[in-house]
Amino acid sequence: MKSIIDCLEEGLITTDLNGKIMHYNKTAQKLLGEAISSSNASLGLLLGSKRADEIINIVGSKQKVLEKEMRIDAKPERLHLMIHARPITTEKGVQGIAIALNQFTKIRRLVNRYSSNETNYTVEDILGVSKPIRQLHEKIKSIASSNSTVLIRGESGTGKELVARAIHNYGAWSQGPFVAINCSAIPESLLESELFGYEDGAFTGARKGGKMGKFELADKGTLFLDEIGDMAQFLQVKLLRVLQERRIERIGGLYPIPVDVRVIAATNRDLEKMIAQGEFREDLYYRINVIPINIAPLRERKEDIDVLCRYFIDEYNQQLNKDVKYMTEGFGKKLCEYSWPGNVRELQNAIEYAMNLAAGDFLDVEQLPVGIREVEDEDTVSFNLEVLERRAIRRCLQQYGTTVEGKQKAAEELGIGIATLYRKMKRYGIKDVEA
Ligand SMILES: Nc1ncnc2c1ncn2[C@@H]1O[C@H](COP(=O)(O)OP(=O)(O)OP(=O)(O)O)[C@@H](O)[C@H]1O
Repeated sequence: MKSIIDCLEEGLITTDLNGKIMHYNKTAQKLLGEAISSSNASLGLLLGSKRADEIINIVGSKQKVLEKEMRIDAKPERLHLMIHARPITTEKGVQGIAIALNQFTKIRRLVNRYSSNETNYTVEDILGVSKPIRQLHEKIKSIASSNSTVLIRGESGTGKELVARAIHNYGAWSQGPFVAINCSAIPESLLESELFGYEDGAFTGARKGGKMGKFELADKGTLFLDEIGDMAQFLQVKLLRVLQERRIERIGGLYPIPVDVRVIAATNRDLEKMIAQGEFREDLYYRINVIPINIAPLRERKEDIDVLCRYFIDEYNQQLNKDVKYMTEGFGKKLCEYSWPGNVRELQNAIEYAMNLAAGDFLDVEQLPVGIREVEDEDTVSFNLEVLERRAIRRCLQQYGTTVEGKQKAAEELGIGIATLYRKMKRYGIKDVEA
């Protein structure tokens, strides 16, 4: 029995009713050091008297099990443990206490392995033959092992998250967790506790026992901060401090917790402009922009379209149980003429759409979404002012996108006011989706 218990990865200790150590397995000894084997070893000596009392008090209380997170300055290393303590009961009554010790690093690894349904994207999963993509591959490989902060810039759908995952999986961090958080998708009050966690009773509604934040969850791994441009100013200040000191403080926490995390941030916003307008902190910008990576929009690397299409066709052949083998020349031409404001994500959606409509073993123009199919043929020369105006507006919107910000830029570029742009869009029947 002893050999079996010694094989466990979990530390086990039993004590008498006063907390004196009776038995322990090898893992417990490894965690808590030699002190555990001395003849007067007790919970008080090993964990501190306050924690020992809390555990001993479980006997006589109605509680069946005490579950508690603990940080202990044990030798040889500082420990972060999850402890489960239970009274040992026989027919003669309560005889002692059994305590199980689990290291958080192991728990985190397990959670990460079984909760993530993402495939382990690698550099090879970033498809493309263009020069910008080839350069991107090289850059990822060369920066993957450092712990310097990376800032990935690129329009929506260019693959920023894909690149972040590839960096994580290529480098020294790949054994650790990859934790992603979208700073624009979470209300700012919640984002703070999501990032840094909180202690028991930190605020009304806080979960009993507290909660670990994403920084702690990403310890020894990568934290991906998506849409960092949307982070509230007070959090920007906190983030800067964490990046400088490499320690976090949980909300309501009394002590800092060291974190060893590689941070990769991403945004499609114009941070330089935001700095000029006082919306993004310059100091944080320099701190995160240590390694900048720019992903070119798809319209600037059209030679990638073919490889991407073939890949997506294969994928949807499997998913939709089809057997599409090729794209017609006209289909390929339309894809090249279009300017892909939604980038690779939009291309993927267009192929999914076409694959759903495909009846034979090829994809043709009719199967493309209207907005892409009806891109004006640039070769058709027209001197009609209305045609030219409509074309200019559509081209401009394709360039800048149809977000409010995009429309503002487009209006500026066209030399008209935003209200006029809306009016003209309506007049020419230009809708946001097809712009
Ligand atoms: N070069 C590429 N090769 C293969 N797939 C790609 C490539 N670029 C993007 N994708 C795919 O396009 C989709 C969008 O990518 P991702 O979510 O990484 O973009 P993003 O830039 O983070 O977008 P957003 O800014 O909107 O969050 C994903 O399904 C991704 O796998």
